[in-house]
This record gives sequence, C-alpha cells and structure tokens, in this order.
Amino acid sequence: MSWELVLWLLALCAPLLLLVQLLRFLRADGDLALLWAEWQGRRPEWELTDMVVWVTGASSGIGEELAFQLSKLGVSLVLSARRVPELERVKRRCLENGNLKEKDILVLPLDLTDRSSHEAATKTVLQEFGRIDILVNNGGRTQRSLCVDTSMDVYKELIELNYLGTISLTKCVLPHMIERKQGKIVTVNSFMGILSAPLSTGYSASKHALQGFFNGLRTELDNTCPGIIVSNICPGPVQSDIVKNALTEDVTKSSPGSYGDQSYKMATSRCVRLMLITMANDLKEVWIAHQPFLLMPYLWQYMPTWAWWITSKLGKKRIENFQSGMDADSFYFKTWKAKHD
Ligand SMILES: NC(=O)c1ccc[n+]([C@@H]2O[C@H](COP(=O)([O-])OP(=O)(O)OC[C@H]3O[C@@H](n4cnc5c(N)ncnc54)[C@H](O)[C@@H]3O)[C@@H](O)[C@H]2O)c1
Repeated sequence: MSWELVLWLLALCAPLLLLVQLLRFLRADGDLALLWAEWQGRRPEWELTDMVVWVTGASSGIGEELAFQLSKLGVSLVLSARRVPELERVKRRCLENGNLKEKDILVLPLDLTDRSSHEAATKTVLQEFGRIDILVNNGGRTQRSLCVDTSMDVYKELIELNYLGTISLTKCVLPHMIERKQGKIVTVNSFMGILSAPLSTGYSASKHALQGFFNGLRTELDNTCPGIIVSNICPGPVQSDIVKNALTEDVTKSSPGSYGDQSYKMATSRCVRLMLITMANDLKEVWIAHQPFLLMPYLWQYMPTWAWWITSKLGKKRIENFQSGMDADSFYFKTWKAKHD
C-alpha cells in the first residue's frame, strides 16, 4: 500500500474517530481520567478490603450509599453524623446486605460544627479499630437563597460546617496518618467548588475554600509524606436529601422548594461506585455527573467566557424555578435527561 493511500485513509478515519469520541463523551458520566480508571484501573474489590473507613454524613444520601457499598467490600466502618437513630438504620442496612459483623461497624455520633469534639471522636475510632485508613469527608449542607435575602448567620453556618468542620476533623486524623506514613483523605466536594451558580453563593464559597485547602495540603504531603493521598470528589446533581436539607435565607427556616422529582439527577449508587473507583486508584480530583452537567466544569476550566454566558442564561431560569417553588434545576434539565435515557 502506498503512503499516499495510507494518508488518505487516515484523513478519512480521523473525523470518524473524533465523532465516535464525541458521542462517547456525550454519554459519559465522569471525567476522562476517572472513566479510564474504571475501564483499566484497579478494582475497589481488590484495593479497599480490610480497610478502616470513617464516613461523615453517613445518615443519608451519598454517605449512606457509600457505607452500604463499602460494607460489601468487607471494610471496617465508622458511621458519623448527628442523628443516632438514622445511623443505626444505616448500620442495620449494612449488616443485612453486606459482609460485615456487628463488631465491624461503629456508630459514632458527630456534629461537624462542634469542633471541640473532633479530637475525642478520633481517639474513639483509634481505640476501637487501631487505625484509620480512609477518612471520607462527606457531611455537609447546601443552600437555596438569593444573596440579597440571606443573613450572615447562614454564611457563617455554611463555612462552619462545610469548611471549618471538615478541615478540623482532617487535622485530627492527619497526625495519625503521618505517623503511619499512609492513608487516604477523600473529600466530597462539588461542581460548586469549581464553578458557581445563583442561589448557592455561600455553599459555593465553602466548597471553593475546601478545594483550595485540600489542593494545598496535597502539595505539602507530596513532599513530606507521599503515602497519604488527598482526593477531591466533585459531583454534579446526585439523588439525595441535599435539597430537602438545604439552608435558606435564615438559619432557622427549612428549605421551601419542591424536591420530589429527582429523576434528572445521577443515581446515588452510580455516583458512589465512581467514588470507590477514585479511592481504589488514588485519583486526585474527579468530576462526576450526567450530561449536560458534566460539560460545565470543562467549560469553566477551558472556555471561561462561554461558561459565564451559559451560566448566566441557565441562572436566570434557575432563579425563576426557585421563585415559583420548584427545585431550582428540575424543570429545564428533566426534559434533556428524559430524551437521553
Ligand atoms: N447530592 C448532590 O447533588 C451533591 C452534589 C455535589 C456535592 N454533594 C456533597 O455531597 C455530600 C453529601 O450530601 P448528600 O447529597 O448526600 O446530602 P444529604 O443531605 O442526603 O446528606 C448530608 C449528610 O451530612 C450530614 N450532616 C449535615 N450537617 C451535619 C453536621 N453539622 N454534622 C455532621 N453531619 C452533618 C447529614 O446528616 C447527612 O448525613 C455533601 O458534602 C454535599 O455538599 C452533593
């Protein structure tokens, strides 16, 4: 075959290959490194067994599902949140369906905003299991309110809980991991740690702060203790109680928005599976969401001018949805997802 013919064939195939890749990307639900790890990387079933994993915010949503999937891998689990009955329910679910025994799961009530209790809680875990292999910083709350209406107490609460509570617990666990020269610190961040949207100014600020903190911590540990892995997990919309539990303009007022229909969001089980793949493969930062949500962090990173334009257009609809009592994102993304299911 002549070189000319080969070049012609390549020229014909390249657009086809590009088109195939584009179509694959439009079906993707994680960033490329994460999907590569899912395809070719280490399996959670090989890597995470026998580990001691401490999950905060384990009483509902992503944290509950994470506990459930981890229980099938044969880890030792510490389940933390504020509501003990809910944690006991999650524990029973793990025992019924997982490979664990009573002694493998510790229910440890913890309020992330009560920072003075974090040292004692860490000691309790170490007394019970002797080590902490993975800390999953998952507990947190979102926000649904316009900045102009929101009291400073709400901003304070979001920073106390999502940011200061998370770094306080991390700082309690870190010396133990440094002593062992190993461990994984996994933080459930959000697309809102990369971009921003109306109605979530305080939430977004707290998640951006976490992103800055953990990216900085990773560079410190890379040089002083490379066996400790810092992973930032950034999901887009995932089915959970997050909107139901959202802070509003006043700390004492619960979320008024409708949150019944979550069909446009990613299934919690899929999000958690991708989180386990992240942990098994020591990925530093991952983005998890269905399209078209997944496009957003790519746009914000690589085409910020376009990202601003689109966010502003979508933001207008988001505010209108919210003001008419609907979940901010449900209406306009539901149609898109229904077409692609
Ligand atoms: N669901 C989503 O769409 C989504 C998207 C991106 C990021 N996230 C992040 O995922 C994490 C889990 O949220 P979720 O979606 O499962 O929501 P969720 O409301 O179902 O779960 C939040 C968990 O955090 C706990 N929590 C709240 N305040 C706490 C406190 N003061 N002390 C200790 N625990 C506390 C709750 O009890 C609950 O267990 C959060 O950090 C959230 O920011 C969620």
